[in-house]
This record gives sequence, structure tokens and C-alpha cells, in this order.
Amino acid sequence: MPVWACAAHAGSEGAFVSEWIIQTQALTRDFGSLRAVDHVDLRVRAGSVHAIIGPNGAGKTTLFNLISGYLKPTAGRVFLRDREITHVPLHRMAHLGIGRSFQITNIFPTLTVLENVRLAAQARGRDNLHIWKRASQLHRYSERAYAALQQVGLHERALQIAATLPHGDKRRLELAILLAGDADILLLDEPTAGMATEQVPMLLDLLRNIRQGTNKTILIVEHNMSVVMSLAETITVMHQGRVLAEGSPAEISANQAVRDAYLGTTFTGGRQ
Ligand SMILES: Nc1ncnc2c1ncn2[C@@H]1O[C@H](COP(=O)(O)OP(=O)(O)OP(=O)(O)O)[C@@H](O)[C@H]1O
Repeated sequence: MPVWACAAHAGSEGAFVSEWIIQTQALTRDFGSLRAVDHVDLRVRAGSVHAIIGPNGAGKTTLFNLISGYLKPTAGRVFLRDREITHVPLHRMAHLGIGRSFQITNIFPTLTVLENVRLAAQARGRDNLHIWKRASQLHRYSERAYAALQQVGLHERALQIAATLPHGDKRRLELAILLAGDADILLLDEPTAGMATEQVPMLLDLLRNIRQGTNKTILIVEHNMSVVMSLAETITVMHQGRVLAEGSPAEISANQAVRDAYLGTTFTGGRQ
């Protein structure tokens, strides 16, 4: 158990519930002689929207890959609530409730929109290999998939081949895939990347609805500062593999070290 797990409170039934859903302890990852993530201690509050920002090459995606199990650390540890998950294999992560989106859309292009989402629902289901349950299960998974498509406003395109969706709709499909997987924690890697400017407010609304309508935790890497500043409750700023600053959007906007780290790049503190 991490040393900071004492930051816990009594839950409704008297059980002690950690306030932090994800914690990392001195998390470090080297690529050869390059230290991409350097002794990062991150704490993500359950049910919050927490953004990771930083200039290009700061180590944000690598940190995401370490938390979600796509990469193993050179050193350090990752905890999900009070359970260490540092060495949990990747295929077990979805069952633990950690869902991850990618910068490059990660869908099966030749399947329909609904089939893509249903596969995610099945992958989370523990009994998906029980052949004799298949017909009724498939129906249940289809219903869950359709509900996720409704949540992101893509249900009218359920039978469309995924490859034919416009880019913005593919990003929505990725979100539906995460929602159907019923993950408690959504790790979103640049969800607005490649999106037309006029589609960004739609995505923002969508994420706000997910945040308000569920108790999911959203951990987001995003370059669009307007999105970060209007969505996140907590922002962690990375620079050269390390945590440079952490705080509320107002604190981060006013932080001179953050402004210096972004010097010559695009940090605007949301005032674009
Ligand atoms: N598989 C890899 N092999 C070697 N070096 C890598 C690998 N992945 C990332 N790096 C390096 O690690 C550093 C951090 O990269 P990372 O992609 O985590 O940064 P980032 O903050 O997500 O950047 P961006 O905002 O540009 O996506 C960079 O110098 C990058 O070149």
C-alpha cells in the first residue's frame, strides 16, 4: 500500500475508501539513455477530471502508457486505489476498470460503429468465452453498446462502417468504446487532436456530461488549453519528464515556471 494511502476517509458503509484512485510513486521510464519520465509522483482524485499538460516531449504519453500498462517502468510503482498494479499485464487492465484512448484512432475500420462498441462491451464482460451463453449475452452487449452510442450522440450511425466516419465522429466512437467497456477511469490522450475547431465544443459538452452523469474519473492529456482550463479540476504540468507544477486551472495559469517552460511554444493559460 502506498505511504500516502492514509489520505482516506470512511465510505458510506464504514469501509475506508482512498481519496486517490490512481497514484504513482517515483515512476520512471528510460528509453536507452533518455529519461522520458523521471520520478513522477502523481495522485488522481477519484471522480475528478485531471489534466496532464506540458510541452512536446515532456513525457505525458509515456506517463499515460505507464499508468495504463502499455509500458512497464524502469523504476517506481503504480497504484489503483490501494492496490499495486505496476506489474499487472496489459490484458488485465480493462478488467480493473482502466480504459485508454489513443492519439491515433484505435478502431476496427471494416466493422460497423455498433460492432466496434459491442466488442469493447464483450471484452470487459468476464463471461465472454462461455459459448452457451452467447445469444443472450450478445443481446445484452448490443444494448450496452447502443446505450454508449446514444451517450455520445452516434446512435444514428450505428450501422455505418467505422472507416467511413468523419474524424470527429471517430473520436466520439473511441469515447463510446471506452464507455461501453464500463471503465471507472478514462485515460484520454489528446481527444481533440485532429478535430475541426467547430467540433471541439461538442466534445467538451460530451466530456462534461460524462463527468456529471457518472462517477468516472477522467485523466486527460491535451494540448488545447481552452479545453484543459474549462474541464480540469486539477492540472499537472510536466517538463522534461518531471512534474513542474500542479494545481487548479487558475493556479497553473498564474504560475511563472509553467509560463517559462512553455516559452516559445503555445501555452496561453486558456486565453487563446
Ligand atoms: N518508444 C520510445 N522509444 C524511444 N524514445 C521514446 C519512445 N517514446 C517516447 N520517447 C521519447 O520520450 C520523450 C517523451 O515522449 P512522450 O511522447 O512521452 O512526450 P509527450 O509529452 O507525450 O509529447 P507530445 O506532446 O509531443 O506527444 C521524447 O523525447 C520521446 O522522443
